[in-house]
Amino acid sequence: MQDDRSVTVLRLGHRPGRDDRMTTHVGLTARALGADEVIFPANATDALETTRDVTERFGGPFEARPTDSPVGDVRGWDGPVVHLTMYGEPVQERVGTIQAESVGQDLLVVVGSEKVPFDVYEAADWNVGVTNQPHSEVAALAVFLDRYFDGRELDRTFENAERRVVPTALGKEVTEPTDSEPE
Ligand SMILES: C[S@@+](CC[C@H](N)C(=O)[O-])C[C@H]1O[C@@H](n2cnc3c(N)ncnc32)[C@H](O)[C@@H]1O
Repeated sequence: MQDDRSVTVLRLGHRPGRDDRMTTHVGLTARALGADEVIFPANATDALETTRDVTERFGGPFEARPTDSPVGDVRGWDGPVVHLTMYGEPVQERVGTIQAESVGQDLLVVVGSEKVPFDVYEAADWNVGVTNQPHSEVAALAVFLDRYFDGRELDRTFENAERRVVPTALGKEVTEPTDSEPE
């Protein structure tokens, strides 16, 4: 986001067909809620294309890129790593430490799909649960990012958008920003 923190979200594992929608939603949620980048497994081609397309139309900056080695990326990440898992420590107890220890660094937030290899639990600096109940990588990511940014991501503005939604109490209003209009 536009402060001293850089956040990359990594989607670990992708089953084409079955996970298409969920992997896409990981990318869109990362973008909308303040992350700077999402990394998808190389076989998540639909999610990559959709996330880039949404960024093109609704603005950025936001990067989406593929990787051939998601677990290798976690192990080799140059910065702190959070792995979101229902088995982890409560987000409400760990987020303060994560905020403090990631200032000025590139934080990697890892979410899984099917069973996550134990290597990832070991490579992470923090294994964090958003409750210890099973639910969804998209829900876990959204709550984590909102806690991490203390809600500031809700006021984020996007640059170079082809279209912008105007909040309305009823109906749908979309504008095309002009050069003179601040983004
Ligand atoms: C369908 S779950 C897979 C759960 C799987 N049993 C495992 O190995 O963690 C997919 C992903 O959602 C996220 N997730 C689900 N529930 C969570 C929770 N309570 N807290 C944090 N993340 C969660 C995790 O990132 C998990 O890898």
